[in-house]
Amino acid sequence: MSECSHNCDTCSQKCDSRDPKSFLERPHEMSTIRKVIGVVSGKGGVGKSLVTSMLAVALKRRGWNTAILDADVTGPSIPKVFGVKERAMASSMGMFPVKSKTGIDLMSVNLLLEDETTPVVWRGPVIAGTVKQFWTDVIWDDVDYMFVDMPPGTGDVPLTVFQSIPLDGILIITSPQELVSMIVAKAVNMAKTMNIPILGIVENYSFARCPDCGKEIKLFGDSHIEETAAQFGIDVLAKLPIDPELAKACDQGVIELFHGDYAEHLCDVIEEKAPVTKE
Ligand SMILES: Nc1ncnc2c1ncn2[C@@H]1O[C@H](COP(=O)(O)OP(=O)(O)OP(=O)(O)O)[C@@H](O)[C@H]1O
Repeated sequence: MSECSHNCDTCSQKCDSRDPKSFLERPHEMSTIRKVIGVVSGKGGVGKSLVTSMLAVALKRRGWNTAILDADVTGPSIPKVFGVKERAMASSMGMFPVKSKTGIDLMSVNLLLEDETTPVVWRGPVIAGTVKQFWTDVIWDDVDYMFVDMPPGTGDVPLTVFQSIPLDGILIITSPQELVSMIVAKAVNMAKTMNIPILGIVENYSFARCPDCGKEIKLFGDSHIEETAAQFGIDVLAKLPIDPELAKACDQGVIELFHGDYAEHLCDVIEEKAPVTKE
């Protein structure tokens, strides 16, 4: 249209801006992926990979086939958390995820690099292209729940991931010391723009528990997560403590041996809001 006002509310023309082409990519023709949940955060280091890993482990224990697509290409921590060292294999048909000790399918850039300490110094479009390939070129066999460990923030790469992979819902991970309201607002608006349901918010590092008396200590002061969540009409699904055992399990690559129940309510919500039906 030559006279486009860029305001669809005041225009009745049917054009590309009103009916934008879908950027969604098709998964590999041999893949079966039933539900895809994105795990997002406003910034790095808030525990996004940890929550992603705990969810995959907890739902696997409930009998679901789970997988993790590590879309955090410049800060890939999934292989380390699972203690997986082998390289991903490929054939003329496509790439294959690496299985964790309990059978969780994993794909991450660190499973492709010769040396996991090699930094990924790639431009945004190359990073986004890699994530797309993890979706289109990897053969994900019989996955009930796939978790996408999203790149932090709401920049170019997360936007491409949001657009390319058909997410059934997202979980927003925050920490009490973040500028929570603004960060949640950005994530909520991004999800709304893409029409992706928000399953809820998880606050990590909410408190530490005194090892002697069991008292909860709020290291970062009082949390305002409930007010923020109410403001956007979304639920706070969990408040996770700083747990040295959890940190140790991640550092040692044995997250599958950790037996806390932190992810249980999150699993209930995922099973309810993104139910899997097998043929
Ligand atoms: N609740 C917790 N208790 C103890 N340690 C935690 C907790 N949450 C996260 N950690 C530790 O903090 C570090 C950062 O967590 P994680 O890698 O999950 O963050 P992230 O948001 O995915 O970061 P990035 O986006 O930079 O990859 C990890 O070493 C992890 O083991």
